[in-house]
Amino acid sequence: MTLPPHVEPASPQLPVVELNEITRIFGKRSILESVSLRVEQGELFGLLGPSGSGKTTLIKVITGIDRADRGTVRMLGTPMPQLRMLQRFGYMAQSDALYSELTAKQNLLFFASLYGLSGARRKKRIEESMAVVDLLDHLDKPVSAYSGGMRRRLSLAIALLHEPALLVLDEPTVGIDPVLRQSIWKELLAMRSRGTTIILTTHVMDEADKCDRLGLIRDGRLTAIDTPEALKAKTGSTSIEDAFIVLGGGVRA
Ligand SMILES: Nc1ncnc2c1ncn2[C@@H]1O[C@H](COP(=O)(O)OP(=O)(O)OP(=O)(O)O)[C@@H](O)[C@H]1O
Repeated sequence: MTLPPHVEPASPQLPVVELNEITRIFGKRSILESVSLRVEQGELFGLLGPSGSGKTTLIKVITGIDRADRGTVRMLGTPMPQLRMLQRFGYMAQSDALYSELTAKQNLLFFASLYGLSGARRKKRIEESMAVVDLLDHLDKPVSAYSGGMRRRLSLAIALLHEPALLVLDEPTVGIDPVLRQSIWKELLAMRSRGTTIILTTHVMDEADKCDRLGLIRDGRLTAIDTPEALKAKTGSTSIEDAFIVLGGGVRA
């Protein structure tokens, strides 16, 4: 596969993300328990699980925002957390990390400088990323005047800004209307076909169906990892929702 110049090929033997026996403890509770996972280059990997099952915690450990109590995390072969890896991945958190008093454009310029973007490429990428989320007409508006959905879209544009090798998205389409959700998914799938690796969490079952593989997480454990088709076949289900209930229910019982 020929990759565009911005997508850095991981060496064939190296996964983009490799988690080995990750445990995260808050207080006396194991929020993540012995989680191991490999995500390969160009994969669209979905994390599914009930509220409070540990998805966001896992994503924070992958990106180095949080630290595991036990186990190791590697991103593109580098042990995490590692400050210099900030430029290699894009992260969209569940709660938006935006400067409300600044305009969208000023927010984008701030993140562009963190990512080392400047000049013509910066201008082009700001326009392209804002076009994906349909916010080009709102570049000069202060974020304080944005709706909740617009903030989500701006957060996504920021995650895409530097065309990272890895995108990590925590519920990227919550609060986004169905038409725009479709066009965002079209863009995510296009990025994947250009070699970008994407890890996302979702509660939306038709989004889960679009993933190459899914990890089902329950009470901090990855209870199943497979393609949507294989998960359905294994559980004799016709939908991911049913497969998820069968697998999740089995664990809780
Ligand atoms: N900093 C923290 N201190 C203590 N407990 C925490 C902390 N962060 C998360 N938790 C707990 O860890 C558990 C998992 O939380 P997490 O946010 O990872 O779940 P989630 O699967 O992303 O949920 P949701 O789908 O609702 O976003 C929850 O019980 C939560 O209360």
